[in-house]
Amino acid sequence: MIQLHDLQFEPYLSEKEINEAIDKLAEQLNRDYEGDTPVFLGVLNGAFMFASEIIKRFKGDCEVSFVKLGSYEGTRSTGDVKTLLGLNQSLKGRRVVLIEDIVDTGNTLEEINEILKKEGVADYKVLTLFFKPEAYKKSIKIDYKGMEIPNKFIVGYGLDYDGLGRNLTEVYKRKEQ
Ligand SMILES: O=P(O)(O)OC[C@H]1O[C@H](OP(=O)(O)OP(=O)(O)O)[C@H](O)[C@@H]1O
Ligand SMILES: Nc1nc2[nH]cnc2c(=O)[nH]1
Repeated sequence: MIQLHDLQFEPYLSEKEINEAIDKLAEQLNRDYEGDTPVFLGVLNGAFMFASEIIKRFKGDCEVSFVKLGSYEGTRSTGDVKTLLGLNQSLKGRRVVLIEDIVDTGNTLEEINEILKKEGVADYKVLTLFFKPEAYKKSIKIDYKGMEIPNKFIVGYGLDYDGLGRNLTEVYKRKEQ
């Protein structure tokens, strides 16, 4: 059990389980992007750890870029996704792989979708380490999913609770009251 601010969290996914999921995703990406030079576009802050691990496993040429969006306060989505740092390179004609740590309601994804539509990308795919099917309310296709998880608030592996927990190498879920 760990405590972050006022909440307690219990162990949920081990580093081994997470790494196995990332290895599988990397195999698919290496197969699907063989001979291409994709742009990996990470969504800060949460995706920094997953982005690093997946990009290390990519065998071909690639470029790496980041945007920063945020909508969570405490353990809930405000529904208002703010773009805190936008794109700093043109993605026109490029194959883009969006890297998310988690897709929950899909609000963030929808916002990024709008940004990318204006860019004239050749194609783009969505890659996420964690996906909450019960919470997802949008129709945008999630192309690569590491793990489907229940609709519980998790921390670790890049994900935070009010700023804490991003450095944890395992994932914890909020303890039921
Ligand atoms: O599908 P959604 O309900 O939009 O949730 C997913 C988003 O929530 C988290 O970001 P957050 O807004 O917490 O910002 P952070 O990455 O800086 O922690 C996470 O990194 C995703 O980007
Ligand atoms: N830390 C954290 N951030 C999120 N953003 C969307 N869902 C989650 C979650 O379960 N945990």
